[in-house]
Amino acid sequence: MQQFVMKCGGSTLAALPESFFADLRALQESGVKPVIVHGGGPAISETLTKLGIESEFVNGLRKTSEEVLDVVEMVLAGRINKEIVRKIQQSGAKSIGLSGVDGQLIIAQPVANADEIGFVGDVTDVNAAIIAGIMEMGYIPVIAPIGIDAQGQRYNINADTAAGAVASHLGVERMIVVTDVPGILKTVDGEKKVLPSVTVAEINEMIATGEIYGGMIPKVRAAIQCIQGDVREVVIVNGDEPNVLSKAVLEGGIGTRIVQSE
Ligand SMILES: Nc1ncnc2c1ncn2[C@@H]1O[C@H](COP(=O)(O)OP(=O)(O)O)[C@@H](O)[C@H]1O
Ligand SMILES: CC(=O)N[C@@H](CCC(=O)OP(=O)(O)O)C(=O)O
Repeated sequence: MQQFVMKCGGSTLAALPESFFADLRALQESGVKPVIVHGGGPAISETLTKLGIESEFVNGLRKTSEEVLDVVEMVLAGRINKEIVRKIQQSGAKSIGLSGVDGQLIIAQPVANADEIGFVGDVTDVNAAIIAGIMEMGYIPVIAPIGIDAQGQRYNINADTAAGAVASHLGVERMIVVTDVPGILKTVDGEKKVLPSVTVAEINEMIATGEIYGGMIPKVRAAIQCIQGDVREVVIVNGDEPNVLSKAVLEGGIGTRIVQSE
């Protein structure tokens, strides 16, 4: 049984075509078991602006006060999570949406610089049995990246980080990161090209030179962490490309692959 974790970024969610969900359904029907972890950064920012609440990013992570946390949970676990569940159901597949708070699915602890950025969490544990149970019933789990600790405190978790942790804890073969670029881009002879695969050393060099920046940094960091465990490969792809999921899962040759040893 092949399982994969798919991370859908907020950059691309609204634009994902119906065919993307049809492809997901076809994959599930063929016996593959998908788990979805989603983001929604742009929608959170939009709602915060509407409400007149200021927020800023520190090294790619949103500074999260109690007030911001309410909005993060409302947008991610409410609006975005249910939007994805509805789209999957419209495609004819079955889906259950939940956040990391439900059933204590994602256990988190404050990040090291919590003094500076507030209620932002790192994942310490994932209740894999809940995800397995949902999949056994034939449903595709859709997870919003909110974590909880033993005291009941909620945390805002970067969606790439949460997806990587879920992939690691489930021990899936593959994590697919769906975003708004066709992979990791590198300028070669003045032309931007998608790298078919990258090593950890190349990634570190590209971060150092600034060729990998912003929202790509948490993706590659999560990828590096995953592939140090049981996850065989992480593939970064664009959600716009036709049949991108089945290509990434069954065929290969699409996007950028980050693999265990190369
Ligand atoms: N080397 C790179 N190749 C491709 N994209 C990159 C690279 N470095 C930084 N990026 C940026 O990362 C973005 C994807 O991250 P982000 O906007 O956070 O997406 P998401 O919402 O899907 O998580 C791209 O749109 C691009 O601007
Ligand atoms: C701590 C932190 O930064 N959390 C993110 C969670 C959403 C996210 O990561 O969404 P994307 O995948 O669309 O970027 C945030 O508040 O925006």
